[in-house]
Amino acid sequence: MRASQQDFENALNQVKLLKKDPGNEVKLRLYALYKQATDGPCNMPKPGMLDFVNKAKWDAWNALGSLPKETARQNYVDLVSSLSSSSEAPSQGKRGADEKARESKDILVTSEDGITKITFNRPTKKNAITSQMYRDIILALKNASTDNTVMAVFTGTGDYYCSGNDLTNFTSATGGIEEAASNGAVLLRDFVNSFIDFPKPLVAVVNGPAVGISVTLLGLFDGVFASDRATFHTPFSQLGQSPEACSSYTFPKMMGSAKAAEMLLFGKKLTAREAWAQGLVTEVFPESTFETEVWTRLKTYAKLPPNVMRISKELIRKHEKQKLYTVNAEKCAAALERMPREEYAKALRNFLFRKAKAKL
Ligand SMILES: CCCC/C=C/CC(=O)SCCNC(=O)CCNC(=O)[C@H](O)C(C)(C)COP(=O)(O)OP(=O)(O)OC[C@H]1O[C@@H](n2cnc3c(N)ncnc32)[C@H](O)[C@@H]1OP(=O)(O)O
Repeated sequence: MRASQQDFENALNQVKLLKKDPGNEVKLRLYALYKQATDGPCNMPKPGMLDFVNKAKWDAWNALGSLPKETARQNYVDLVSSLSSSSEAPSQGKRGADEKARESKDILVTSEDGITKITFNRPTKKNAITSQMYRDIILALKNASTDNTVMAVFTGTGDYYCSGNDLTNFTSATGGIEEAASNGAVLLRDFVNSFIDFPKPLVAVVNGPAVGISVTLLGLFDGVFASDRATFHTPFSQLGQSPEACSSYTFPKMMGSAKAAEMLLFGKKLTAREAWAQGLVTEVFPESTFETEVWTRLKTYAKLPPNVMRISKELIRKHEKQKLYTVNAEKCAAALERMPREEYAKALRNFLFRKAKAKL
């Protein structure tokens, strides 16, 4: 029996409710079948080589050749039906366990000695931040702002503190680069606002190199303790991006415009001592004693009267909160504008294919 228009519309709704991400290949197949079922054979000009998301979508659609619309509709309905049944298959218990693991795998949150410790825990990828990790951090900060801990501390597992935004975050988007840019901009705005709004002392224990957004965010922290092995790198121009997390405001205020430009425009990587000299880092510790010294210090700070620290932080931040929201919103609008650009795609492509190139 042929799938009716109603079956097709039901499948379109069902796909939005899938519990599990079906993966890029399936998403591309769904996209191609949808286009074939609604528009017929591929009639779009082939996107440029650098526009790899749209190129992948075009390839998938074009590969369907002259498949009739009705067959494409049927195949779409069948595919969604198989996905829905496989995503419903596990028992409630199993699904609950998966969700819990997903929440906590790459961002660890623990509470001890009055401190909420939030750890970037993706060492095989140098702790690069995925979209899910941004969401986990927003939630962790929200919880920590009202629980009974006194401060929140960020650190990283392994040799890196964090290598910044996961550069593959938006390469798998099937809705198009504009949609990915728009979702990314909203996520970025909410993520940075959760740092602007955090009401308790916020400290970074920078155990190793820090890149991109993990550096720019530091301008919103109350304390930055760094190992002498740490470095601070914001290669935005190289990536075809503009600086985020209010750093276009906090960095010049902190280090003066010339030094801020050296980092944010020219992408100069600072050593921990250089970052300390610019006021970005509170104190640098030798790697050999870093963990012991810093955590001893933080546990002492966590014994200070919490309400007084909250009130003092409120006084420090209150007059510039509005400014920070505005700068953050401006940056997110700029990100929306920059992401679909050629320079960004080129930088991304260079990163993604650098290992293949090195082997040539
Ligand atoms: C929605 C919010 C948007 C917010 C925007 C924020 C802007 C930024 O944060 S810009 C900064 C983005 N980060 C980078 O440009 C760093 C990219 N990574 C590197 O340059 C290098 O990987 C490194 C210098 C961090 C480490 O180099 P090293 O040679 O020691 O190790 P690798 O073999 O390169 O890395 C190991 C492993 O980790 C993966 N990886 C590292 N960083 C990232 C990243 N940022 N995004 C995605 N993946 C990353 C790397 O690909 C390797 O993975 P494989 O072993 O699977 O190849």
